[in-house]
Amino acid sequence: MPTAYTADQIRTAERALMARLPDGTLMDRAAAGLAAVCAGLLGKVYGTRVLLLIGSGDNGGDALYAGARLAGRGARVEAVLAGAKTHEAGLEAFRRAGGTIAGPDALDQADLIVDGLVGIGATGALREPYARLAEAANAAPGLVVAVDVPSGVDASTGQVAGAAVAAQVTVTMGARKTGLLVDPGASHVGELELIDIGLGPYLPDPDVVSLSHHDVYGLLKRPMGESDKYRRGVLGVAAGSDRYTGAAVLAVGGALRAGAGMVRYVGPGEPVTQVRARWPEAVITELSEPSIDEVGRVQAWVLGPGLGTGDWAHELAARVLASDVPVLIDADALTLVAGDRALLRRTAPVLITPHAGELSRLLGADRAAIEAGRLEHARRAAAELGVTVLLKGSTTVVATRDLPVRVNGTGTAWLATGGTGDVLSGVAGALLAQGLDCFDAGSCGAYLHGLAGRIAADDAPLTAADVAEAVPAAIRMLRGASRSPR
Ligand SMILES: NC(=O)C1=CN([C@@H]2O[C@H](COP(=O)(O)OP(=O)(O)OC[C@H]3O[C@@H](n4cnc5c(N)ncnc54)[C@H](OP(=O)(O)O)[C@@H]3O)[C@@H](O)[C@H]2O)[C@@H](O)CC1
Ligand SMILES: [K+]
Repeated sequence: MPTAYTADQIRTAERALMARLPDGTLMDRAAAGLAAVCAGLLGKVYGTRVLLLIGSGDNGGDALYAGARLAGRGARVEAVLAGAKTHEAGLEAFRRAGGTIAGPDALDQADLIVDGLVGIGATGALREPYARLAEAANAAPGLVVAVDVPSGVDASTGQVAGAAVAAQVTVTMGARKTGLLVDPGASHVGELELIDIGLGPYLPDPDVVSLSHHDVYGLLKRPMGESDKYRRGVLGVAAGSDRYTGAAVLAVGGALRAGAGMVRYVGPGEPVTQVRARWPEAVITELSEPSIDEVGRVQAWVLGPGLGTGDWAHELAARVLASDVPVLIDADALTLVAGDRALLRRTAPVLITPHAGELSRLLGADRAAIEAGRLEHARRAAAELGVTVLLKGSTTVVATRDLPVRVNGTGTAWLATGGTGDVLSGVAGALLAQGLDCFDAGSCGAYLHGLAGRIAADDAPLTAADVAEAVPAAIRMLRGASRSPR
């Protein structure tokens, strides 16, 4: 399971490791790894032009030592010194190897630009001249390789407070940093290369984790010989209204494609007609009153997509939440809960699946602040509301109390289209009904949904129905990867 750490956690581990090694060993390992990645990108090193952007700390030191190695292999390596001071021993090694000092104009001639401005020691928005250099690097024609962290990205949170390097490749030392996995930071990373400098035994429990194909495949339930539709998990879906019918169709579709043994759909006349026409597999209860008394037993509920926010919807939400099974709360039901927190007073587990706007109503926080600090707000919501939180967005994060947050990187920007959230609620709901806990159902649901989005999009537009359709292919993809040697 890929893990990531805050800057403080990394520094503490580095100190413990450094105390057992001769001075300079770690930086030497870091620089060797960095130079090897750069050489691989350049192909033939001899005769290429490499430009280093050097800040005042050890991040610049890594870049200078790596630059020295590349110069030793025949590259023409220049450095722009941006700080009031420069890593002295690194600069000396760089000069000895034939490296020279240049001005920012040299950026345009470089085949490869190495961003050694700041790493885990940075605080706040990049100051000048760093900010200007970061933007010039992004605009330059050469490949940009970030050392440890793209400068301008907060290593611990992924926040980007001003200008930031947008790298094609980030070479990170010792362990992944949280900010490399969470947007907006994650979208500045490009390909992520991890260099082993021997930090492993000194690392604490991770700050965040991201699941792999293998992890998700291992968490999903597979039907056994004695399985029947009831044992495979019955999901209730309370969604849709006479005004919004599509959400019900999509949520039921997501649930069926994710392997619910049975889906019991409940709703008023219009969505019932649509769901019946699209999904004859669903068992339907048409509601004239907001009640679930006639619905029969389910192992979990999905509550909210397209439900509306009036009194009828409120009463139905109250009935569903009064049940003793796990409930996934999405969309309109999140608005209902934001207006009436008492609805959340229940003993069975709750998984909420808000986007930033919905979470802002639940927390009374600013939407932009949530988008800039996704981890912090997902954690806060999990703690304050006592629920598992799946915060949707360009990186989906899943938070529950006392465990490292799970970060999902499988999504694609093509998923930002109407109705995909309804499909996600069905997929995660089906996993809840199959017996996964809220944390596993949310994180595996997000993973499958993202992968299905990639399969459905294949670099072109998709519809929400395409995503539901592609969920079985996503599950088969996990199986394939799990069988091949890791
Ligand atoms: N320790 C080790 O053995 C190993 C360390 N390793 C490497 O070291 C890196 C950490 O090095 P670090 O701690 O020296 O900090 P680093 O990120 O280079 O810069 C800090 C300096 O930048 C400045 N600055 C701060 N904020 C700023 C801003 N907003 N805008 C502009 N400037 C800003 C501030 O300087 P000041 O302005 O105060 O003079 C501060 O002193 C790490 O990421 C990894 O690459 C690896 O080789 C593995 C072995
Ligand atoms: K950097």
